[in-house]
Amino acid sequence: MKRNGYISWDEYFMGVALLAAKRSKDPNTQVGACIVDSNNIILSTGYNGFPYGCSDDLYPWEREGEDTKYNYVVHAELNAILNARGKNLKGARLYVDLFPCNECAKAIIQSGIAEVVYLYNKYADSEATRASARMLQSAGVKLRQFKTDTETIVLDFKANA
Ligand SMILES: O=c1[nH]c(=O)n([C@H]2C[C@H](O)[C@@H](COP(=O)(O)O)O2)cc1CO
Ligand SMILES: [Zn+2]
Repeated sequence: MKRNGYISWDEYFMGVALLAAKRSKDPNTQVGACIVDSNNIILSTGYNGFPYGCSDDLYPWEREGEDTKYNYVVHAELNAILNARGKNLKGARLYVDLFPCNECAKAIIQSGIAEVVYLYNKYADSEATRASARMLQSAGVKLRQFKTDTETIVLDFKANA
């Protein structure tokens, strides 16, 4: 008989998104994304970070001041789309922990992604989030908040040692 306690597809892919977010160097908000096809095969992942060649130690991670991270950072969702390297994303699902901004929504729509699953929406009141939701809805992209009874998934590197 099969074992109990295995994770769902949704938990698996949101888990991958959260794991990707752990690669982020952003001291304030770490975002991760995972794109999967209709067969539940992972097509790409991404997290928020500076473009290739733009050093995390030389570019600013500050939120305020003369020069901020906002000028340079590539969002997790866009990175995941670009990391797919031109693969066909039509009908794919995108898992992301933070609700996508309006710029990512444009890329999501244009790449043919059919559904966005997000975990939380901490900037729900912002103009960018409202514009994003509006465009996603107009384009017919399904939008769903991730729900689960599983609070944590533990990864134990020492489990088989
Ligand atoms: O959809 C998003 N995806 C994404 O990767 N980000 C990134 C950009 C920044 O590095 C960080 C947001 O920073 P902050 O919360 O400090 O404003 O998250 C931000 C958004 C915007 O909501
Ligand atoms: Zn974005």
